[in-house]
This record gives sequence, structure tokens and C-alpha cells, in this order.
Amino acid sequence: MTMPDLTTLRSDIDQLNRELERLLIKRFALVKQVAAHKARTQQPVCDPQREAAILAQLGQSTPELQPALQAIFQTIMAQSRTLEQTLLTKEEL
Ligand SMILES: O=C(O)C(=O)C[C@]1(C(=O)O)C=C[C@@H](O)C=C1
Repeated sequence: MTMPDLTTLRSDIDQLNRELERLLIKRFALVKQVAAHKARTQQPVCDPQREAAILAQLGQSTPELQPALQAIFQTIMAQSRTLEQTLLTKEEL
């Protein structure tokens, strides 16, 4: 089997990056709704149990990628917490 050339591989990565960006934007939109829910019900932004459960699900079919996946999702959830906190502080909910 011939190896795809670098330009093709990068083009595939660019396309995936756009999909990932679209999915992340959708995820942040859901996080905004979670923030509104938490404001109404007076729950704290940070839920360590929920974060641990999300991290535990990652890399089950690809254990060699588990540390990378967990690091990425830790960053995503940290940014989600920051977004929630910003919205709650500005009362933009
Ligand atoms: O599920 C929540 O309670 C959220 O606020 C969302 C989320 C996440 O990004 O998945 C973010 C912060 C919490 O610590 C837990 C999870």
C-alpha cells in the first residue's frame, strides 16, 4: 500500500480540525446551558465527580492514547469551567 503524501495527510487533518472545532463550539453551547441551569439551581461550577467519570470513559478502545485524550479533555473541561464562571460573574445567563 502506498503512503499518502504529506499534503494529502495535512489536508485530511485540516478537515478533521474543522470538524473538531464545530463539535467544540456545539459543546460550549451546551456548557452555556449547563451554566444557566446551575445559576438557577445554585450549584457550583466545578463538579469533580462528573469530570472524573468523563475522564474514566476515555481511551477504552485505545489505551495507548488514554493519557493524550485525558489531557485534551482536562483542558476542554477547564475551559468550560472558565466559560461558566465568566457567564455567572457577568450574569449573562
Ligand atoms: O456537567 C457539568 O456540570 C458541567 O459544568 C460541564 C463540565 C464539562 O465541561 O463537561 C464542566 C465543569 C464541571 O466541573 C463538569 C463538567
